[in-house]
Amino acid sequence: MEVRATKDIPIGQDLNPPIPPLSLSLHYSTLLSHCSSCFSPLPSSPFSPTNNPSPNHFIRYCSLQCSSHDSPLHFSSSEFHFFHLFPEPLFTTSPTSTDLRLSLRLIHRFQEASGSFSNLERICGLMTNFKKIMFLEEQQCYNDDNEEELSGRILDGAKAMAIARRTRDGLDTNVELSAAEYSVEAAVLCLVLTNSVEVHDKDGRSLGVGVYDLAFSYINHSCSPNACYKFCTTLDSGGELEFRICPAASETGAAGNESESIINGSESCGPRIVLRSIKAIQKSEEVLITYTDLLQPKVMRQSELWSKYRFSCCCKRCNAMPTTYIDHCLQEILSSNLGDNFDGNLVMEKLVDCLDNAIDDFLSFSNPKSCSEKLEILLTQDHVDIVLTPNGENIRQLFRLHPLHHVSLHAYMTLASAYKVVGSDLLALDSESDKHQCEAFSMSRKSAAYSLLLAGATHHLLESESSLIVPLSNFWATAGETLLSLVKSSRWNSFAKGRQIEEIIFSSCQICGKCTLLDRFRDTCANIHDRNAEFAEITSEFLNCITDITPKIWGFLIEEGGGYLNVVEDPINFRWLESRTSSVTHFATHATSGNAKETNSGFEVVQYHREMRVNLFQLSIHCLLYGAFLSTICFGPHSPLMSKVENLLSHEDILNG
Ligand SMILES: C[S@@+](CC[C@H](N)C(=O)[O-])C[C@H]1O[C@@H](n2cnc3c(N)ncnc32)[C@H](O)[C@@H]1O
Repeated sequence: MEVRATKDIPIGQDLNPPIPPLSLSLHYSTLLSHCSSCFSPLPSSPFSPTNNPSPNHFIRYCSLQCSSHDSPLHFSSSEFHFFHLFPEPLFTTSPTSTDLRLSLRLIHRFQEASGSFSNLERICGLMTNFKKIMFLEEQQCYNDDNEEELSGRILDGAKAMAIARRTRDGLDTNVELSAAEYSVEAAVLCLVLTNSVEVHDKDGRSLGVGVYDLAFSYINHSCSPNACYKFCTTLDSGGELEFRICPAASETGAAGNESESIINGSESCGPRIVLRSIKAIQKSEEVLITYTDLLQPKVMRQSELWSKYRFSCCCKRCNAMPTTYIDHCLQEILSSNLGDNFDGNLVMEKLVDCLDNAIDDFLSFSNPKSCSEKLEILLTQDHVDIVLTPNGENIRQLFRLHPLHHVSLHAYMTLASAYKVVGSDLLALDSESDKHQCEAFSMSRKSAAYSLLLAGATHHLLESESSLIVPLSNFWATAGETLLSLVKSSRWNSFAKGRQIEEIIFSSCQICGKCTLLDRFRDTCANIHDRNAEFAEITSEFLNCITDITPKIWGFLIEEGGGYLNVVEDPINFRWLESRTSSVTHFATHATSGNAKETNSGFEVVQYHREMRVNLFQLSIHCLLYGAFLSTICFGPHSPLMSKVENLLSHEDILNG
């Protein structure tokens, strides 16, 4: 099955009225902070399940209404018994215990809806991939240990679910169950793995997982999708939008009668889902979303899609010949002597391991300093690959990451937050110390430089793949926020060299006077209407402005010397890359420009820093406005990102000017 547009749809439109979940389950980490029925944050005195026979309940509700709505399902689906039998998560990898609980809830709903499970490949219309995932049909060429491990975990999980259901029914749980006795549980678990989505709150934090009704669950994947989705509550679900999409039988997918069935009375509680066009979609065209991170190179996307969903993607991006520019860059290696024996995939695995190891230092061991040191080395140094040729000769190959390689992009993202945390840790230690203030300012510059580089690099790739607009809206807004926090630093006064300098009062008239971004933003705040026909126009205005400003501030941002940033001549315009793509030896650092020389007079130094600060301010506001504009396309005018930008701008008194 698939989903097609019922009419021509321009970019940046909602495609459907909010679709309610068929079932939801909170992750273990959010069970005590969010309501298990509607997923909203819990009040200080939350409600327990009604008719709870045990004082040790694992779930909480935000209201009596949510408790009376959801508690019957909690008990009758045997989720309650599952919690008591398995209070700790069973597996650390897929399927998670959250998937098992969601499956138990769904089995109950399916039973109520149809009463039988005659076709384990499609249950109540939803595809399960049961045979493919469980190795019950001839596999293509991918069989490996990981797949066997996955099917083993699914069987273990299904057995645990069956034991919970027997406990609920008062049956003997000490008997050895045959696999056939928990095949329904296994099939529904496969259905969850095939159809579920992570459900996020408005700050992008994952709360749990959910399976949604057919209009959403029939949507296939593409690595060049034309739609994305957002979550909304019953309260902010908007006007009376009709469905602009409808399910259709795919050419290859033989849909049995059962596929027509829809579970009546979907759960009314919990976040609903709305699809949004991120490209213009023609009537009858298939609506496609992405199931994976689009900033990964083809080989990684394909491997993830196979291991999670059991299909090989043949979308136009994956099938393009020659490879698309974006996929070329995401896996490009710079070298002067790569021979035929260079194993790109093996090298990619090694680089990803280095990246993960550095990120682990930051996230698991709270050591952002070590993380940033490792990543600077990963980006800057030559890597060596020793290759054994067929005639027994060892060849030493030197290579470097391309600045648009996917490992580089992830490194920029991590470095932007690692430097930010190092800076705030220093100030938290002693905010009065001059040394700490100076280092914190330097970290703030690096953080701003990396977030600008991430946004600039992704924007460069957007020209080859326009669906990158979804992560890009966030990258530009974050770059704007990081630059603004640098502009607001009190450290600027230290550049006055003993002179008295007046504090700059930033206002809208300092933004630029060349583009219409601010006027358009004010208009978007005032009128809730679609602004997306202006996409090309606004993008070109934005690029014109920032191409002007960036060369004025880049030297200052990277002035602290050393590190990878000195390699990057311009974070927005990547023309400088053309001269460096073939040889590692050309990949030298360039001298920074625009520094205020020590010999300059105090007056010049103050003047220089004053201008720099104004330029940085202008750039930050442009990035914020453009990020907000992109977010209105992807998520509508009331997205959390839009509110965040509005908030930041109103603090600067920008919106009233
Ligand atoms: C959420 S379902 C999508 C609807 C599904 N096609 C159906 O008939 O119900 C996800 C499953 O659809 C199939 N699928 C999705 N996108 C695909 C694609 N681009 N190529 C091949 N199969 C795809 C895979 O089997 C995947 O596990």
